[in-house]
Amino acid sequence: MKKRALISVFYKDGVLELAQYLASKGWEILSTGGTKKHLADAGVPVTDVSAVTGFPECLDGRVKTLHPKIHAGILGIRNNPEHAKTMEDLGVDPIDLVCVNLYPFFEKVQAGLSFEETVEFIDIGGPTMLRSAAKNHDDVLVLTEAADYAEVMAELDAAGQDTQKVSRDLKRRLAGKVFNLTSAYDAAVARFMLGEAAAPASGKSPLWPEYFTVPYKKAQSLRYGENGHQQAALYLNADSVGAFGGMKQLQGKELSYNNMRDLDIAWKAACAYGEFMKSLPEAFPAAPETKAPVICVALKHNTPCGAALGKTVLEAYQRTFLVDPVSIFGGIVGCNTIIDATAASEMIKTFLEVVVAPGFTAEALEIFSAKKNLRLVQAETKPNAITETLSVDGGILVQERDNTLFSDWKVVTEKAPTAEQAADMAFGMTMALFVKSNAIVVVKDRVAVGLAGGQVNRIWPTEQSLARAKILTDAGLPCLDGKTSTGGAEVMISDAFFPFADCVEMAAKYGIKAIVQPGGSMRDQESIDAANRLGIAMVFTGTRHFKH
Ligand SMILES: NC(=O)c1ncn([C@@H]2O[C@H](COP(=O)(O)O)[C@@H](O)[C@H]2O)c1NC=O
Repeated sequence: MKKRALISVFYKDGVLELAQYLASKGWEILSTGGTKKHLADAGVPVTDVSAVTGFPECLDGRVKTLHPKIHAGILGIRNNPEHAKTMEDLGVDPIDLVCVNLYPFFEKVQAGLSFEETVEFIDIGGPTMLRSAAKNHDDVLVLTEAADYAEVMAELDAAGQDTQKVSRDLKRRLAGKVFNLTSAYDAAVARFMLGEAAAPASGKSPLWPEYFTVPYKKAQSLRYGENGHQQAALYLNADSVGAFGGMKQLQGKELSYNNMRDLDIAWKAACAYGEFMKSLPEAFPAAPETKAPVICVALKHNTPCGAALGKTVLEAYQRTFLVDPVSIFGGIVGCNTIIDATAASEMIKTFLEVVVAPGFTAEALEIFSAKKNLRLVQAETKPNAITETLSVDGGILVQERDNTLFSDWKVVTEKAPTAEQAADMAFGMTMALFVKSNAIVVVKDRVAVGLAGGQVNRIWPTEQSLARAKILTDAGLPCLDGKTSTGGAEVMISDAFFPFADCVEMAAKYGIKAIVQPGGSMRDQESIDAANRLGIAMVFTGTRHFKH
């Protein structure tokens, strides 16, 4: 009996060559409306699916191939005599190859069409055929993408067009690809229906569905993972564009796994200030710099090693660099503003692995081109994920992103912070979000002059942060008003409450005048009393920011 192939594709690339090949080998080709026209116009003999089903394509294409004559033809097991007899009795001819690519739901759900328009891009008949063929893959070859056409044609040649003789490995691989695709496709549909895919845009909290199915599509293989002996790849959301999906590498060596992790935090940290300043609490003493301030953050091993605000990119970068000229070597710099030539000239003076920013001027690109290996990444999308995930052995933890910086602003001491101190607090708090617990950030004039964390108690990072800040401020800090200040830092931020008064007492020794912390310890009063005794203003925000 003549072999039969059913071809029904949304994207027609490569399909003509496949159809011509099959026709030349004596296959009968069945096809749906648009695909049939595409093939017939090129002179390939094609049978309309409706001629097989005896049923017209109808309901605006919602029903084309959904018919027992099609699905029995695909699903019947050739070596099963009962199946063979049933097929004969029912007048069903076998279908030996199915080639389908689906309506572009991933693309359309991102395009922001209306709900009703998007629903029309949910392919029903295509996945159904693919799943039937994949289930019966011993007898039926199944193709989902043009990249596999050549291999299948070569295998069919080698097998003398007998699909049962095509290697089991290839057949299983192609069948596996089907369920990989249809499960991702259905995950995208489910997220769309449940409103999860739209969550970032809507700002709504995510739902917590029974199954956590997010379609991720392979964006690139990586040379290796965290270390050279670990394989790795980058997968991006297929149904929504997050910060990573909106990044473009403009120059430099290929980004590594570790670069990407740092890049993620550098971009988030650079954008955080602008994001959180919109939600300052009413009790906040004064508006800090909200008019498009430039923020620079330097990062090493996923940990900020410098951060500063400036009026220009050059100023923000220079002040960031100052914080830790040693650690920034081989580090990553994130900036929330387009990088210009003056900043680029400064940045190339040290060895940086990656610079991420919303853009680079032509002159800046020219300057950076002298450093061929330096990776420049243009980030076009602000961080917008509503949830974040972390793998544990055998599962993942899913949580809402830490997006509440100030739930409260309560002065708990006799003294209140000055407007200047409050502005430093706001800046330091956005940076403390990205420092591993226990995080302590010391700030002067919107420069995070002391950044320490990742320690198992709160005393060590307090000591480190204060001591580091002292060295910097003793040397003189270029300030936003253009002057050089030699005074010490006055503001200290803690990501979680102080269990005892010891850190407050230590801060006083270094001249700290204002502390911001969430509060909530059983011994809060000890810290408040110490602050009052030492003339320190203390604010409770009510929100803890552990970063584990
Ligand atoms: N409804 C059906 O029976 C059906 N059968 C196949 N399709 C899809 O129709 C598309 C091809 O249509 P056309 O050949 O008319 O361009 C393919 O993406 C295929 O997955 C269908 N469309 C949607 O479900």
